[in-house]
Amino acid sequence: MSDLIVAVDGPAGSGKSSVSREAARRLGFAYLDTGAAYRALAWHCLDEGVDVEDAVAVAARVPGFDYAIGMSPDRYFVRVGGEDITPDIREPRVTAVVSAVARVPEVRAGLTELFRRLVAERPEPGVIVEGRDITTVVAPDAAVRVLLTATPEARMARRSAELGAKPTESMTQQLASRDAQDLKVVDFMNAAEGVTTLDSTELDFEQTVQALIDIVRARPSA
Ligand SMILES: Nc1ncnc2c1ncn2[C@@H]1O[C@H](COP(=O)(O)OP(=O)(O)O)[C@@H](O)[C@H]1O
Ligand SMILES: Nc1ccn([C@@H]2O[C@H](COP(=O)(O)OP(=O)(O)O)[C@@H](O)[C@H]2O)c(=O)n1
Repeated sequence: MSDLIVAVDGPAGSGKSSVSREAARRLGFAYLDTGAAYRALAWHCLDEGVDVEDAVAVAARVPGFDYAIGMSPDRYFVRVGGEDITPDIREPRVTAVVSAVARVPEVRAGLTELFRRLVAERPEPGVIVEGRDITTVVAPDAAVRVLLTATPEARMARRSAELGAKPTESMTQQLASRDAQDLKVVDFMNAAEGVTTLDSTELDFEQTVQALIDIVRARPSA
């Protein structure tokens, strides 16, 4: 079992997945993208014709949810029922409904349990776990807890660069509205007590990865 858990939270586009993955690769750690599970469950609901606004119907999909995720930084995949849906969970139709699925309490409880089990099973010396509620709910006792932030403008610019486009008004609104919906469930904008804030607004990707690694190496018991 991994001894060292690094919990990373933050808003959409702050760099959680990419920075966590690269830092994990350099540290020889595993990493867990928890947002992928919420996205995969949302994809599954759409696939099965479940009304995502019907919390009871969504909750009923949790117990038999057949989910698998790659946690090696060099082998990332997402599967539901054995089917590889790695690119599908990033589709706009999934992004549009994921917050509705993520606010169902049974979903959060079921996935939190799944994340803890996945982390406990890893043989690597450490695991970086990233999402919205890792520092506060999933792993509040983690040895290292970080809130990765950036201004809305920086986050939007990064997201649109990824898509090879300029930020549009509607993209900016969608990102802001998803953050607003997610914030009703968990606060990932303000660092909880004992959580280190890493503001990446003025840092490039490499500097942000290095800053996260420095925080891990500087942990009190290191
Ligand atoms: N400090 C940074 N400077 C510039 N680009 C970054 C930085 N951190 C991340 N990125 C890029 O921004 C995009 C969004 O990052 P991502 O990891 O998907 O964010 P999140 O998981 O928080 O939504 C990616 O293309 C990533 O490579
Ligand atoms: N720990 C987490 C991670 C994600 N989520 C939900 O899952 C969605 C997708 O997360 P993500 O990390 O893939 O989103 P991006 O920030 O990468 O766009 C978020 O908008 C939240 O609704 C959550 O509720 N709790």
